[in-house]
Amino acid sequence: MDVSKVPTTVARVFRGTCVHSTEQEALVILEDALLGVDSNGKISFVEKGQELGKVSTKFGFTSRDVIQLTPHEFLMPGLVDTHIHAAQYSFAGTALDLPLLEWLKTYTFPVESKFQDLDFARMVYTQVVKRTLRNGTTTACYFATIHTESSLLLGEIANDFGQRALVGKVCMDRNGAYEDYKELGTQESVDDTIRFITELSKNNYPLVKPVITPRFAVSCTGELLLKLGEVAKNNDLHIQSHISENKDEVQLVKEMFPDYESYTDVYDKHNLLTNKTIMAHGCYLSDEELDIFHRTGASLAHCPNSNISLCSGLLNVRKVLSHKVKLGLATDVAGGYSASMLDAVRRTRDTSKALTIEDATHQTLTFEETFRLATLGGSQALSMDGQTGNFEVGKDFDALRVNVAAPDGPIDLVQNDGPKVLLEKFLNLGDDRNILEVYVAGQKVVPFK
Ligand SMILES: Nc1nc2[nH]cnc2c(=O)[nH]1
Ligand SMILES: [Zn+2]
Repeated sequence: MDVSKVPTTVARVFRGTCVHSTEQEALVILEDALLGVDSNGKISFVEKGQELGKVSTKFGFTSRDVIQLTPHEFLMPGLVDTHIHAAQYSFAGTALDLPLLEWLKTYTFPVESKFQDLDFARMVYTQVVKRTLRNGTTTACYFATIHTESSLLLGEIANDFGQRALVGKVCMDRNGAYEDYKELGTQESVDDTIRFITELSKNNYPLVKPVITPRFAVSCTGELLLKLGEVAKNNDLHIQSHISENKDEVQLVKEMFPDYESYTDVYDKHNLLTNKTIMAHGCYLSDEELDIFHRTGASLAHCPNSNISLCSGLLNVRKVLSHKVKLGLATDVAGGYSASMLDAVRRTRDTSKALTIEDATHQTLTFEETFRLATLGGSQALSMDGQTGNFEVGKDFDALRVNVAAPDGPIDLVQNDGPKVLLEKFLNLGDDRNILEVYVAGQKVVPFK
């Protein structure tokens, strides 16, 4: 029997304000909506509240089953963090005084080396999964470390807490900056990657998948890049890495790969740019490079906190979007000091405003556009928009139940604000105290069980 044809029952029905984005509209506000979630965690209907009688008959529920949202509450799609280093959560909020290459050598590589210790890894990975979920990250695209066992553990922990996740075992077959943190050789890196994807896939976690993860061109030989491209292709897997984050790094890649047109060309010629590729940063990409992203369907993870904290650069999101390149937002912990995607939303607007200060003709991103980038945009960047990103019927119900007036929360309301103002206040002033519940694929994952 085809399981997809089995009739499903309605598991939850919400009534109240729902906000989300579509391709056409950055912000769609549905007031007094009825949103139904089926027993497979998928959105089965989005209708008007006044149609309750008809809808309840059609879908077989009673008005007693309806969860009524209060006037200061709304449902919004879950936040998508398109680039976060789970291991670096252990030093988030510190070590922000050096530029990228020195920062990696001084702080990051020594910390990542500690993740062969599974007890330490379990502690940090549990913290980061819980912290991000509590802050509304329903989907996270994680870098782990070079260690296969602890990378598998990160997948297990994300699955246990019900987070949708891509998990990458980091590949590095060279590291001139810090010789103690790299894999034994090219073949070892490839073999461990294959073992990682085989073991992770064996668990059949419904929401956790492996992602091929060459750290960046600087820490990989051409041979490794090529082999990883092949592994990704043979297994139809996502790919993630870093690109064009900082000027010294761009120069170093030029010196290490002198026969290539550009940083993007290095990845492209090694078959690492596909429509399941997500590259972090991209601050210094030329128009020609962005055209390659468009042609290949590869996307960018915008990491504004990290770009500012490490003084890397200011990504012009407008320019990226004008090249029709998919783009999502990211925390990039711990180059970015906050694990909350609400911070990424705010830093995205700050960066856009800084660009407007530099050039008055620059069109600042609106809060509605930024909201879309944090939700639907992220799901598109990860090529997951068939399953998540907004409240389209048939997608998985990945959502936040937000109360802007949460008692003891950070927001004071003084008048009867409409839903658009409530969303704007939440995005600019809110925190996890406003996030009453988090759902991933229909399962309530916050509050924790
Ligand atoms: N921000 C950031 N950039 C990188 N480039 C290579 N590795 C890293 C990393 O861990 N963080
Ligand atoms: Zn990163």
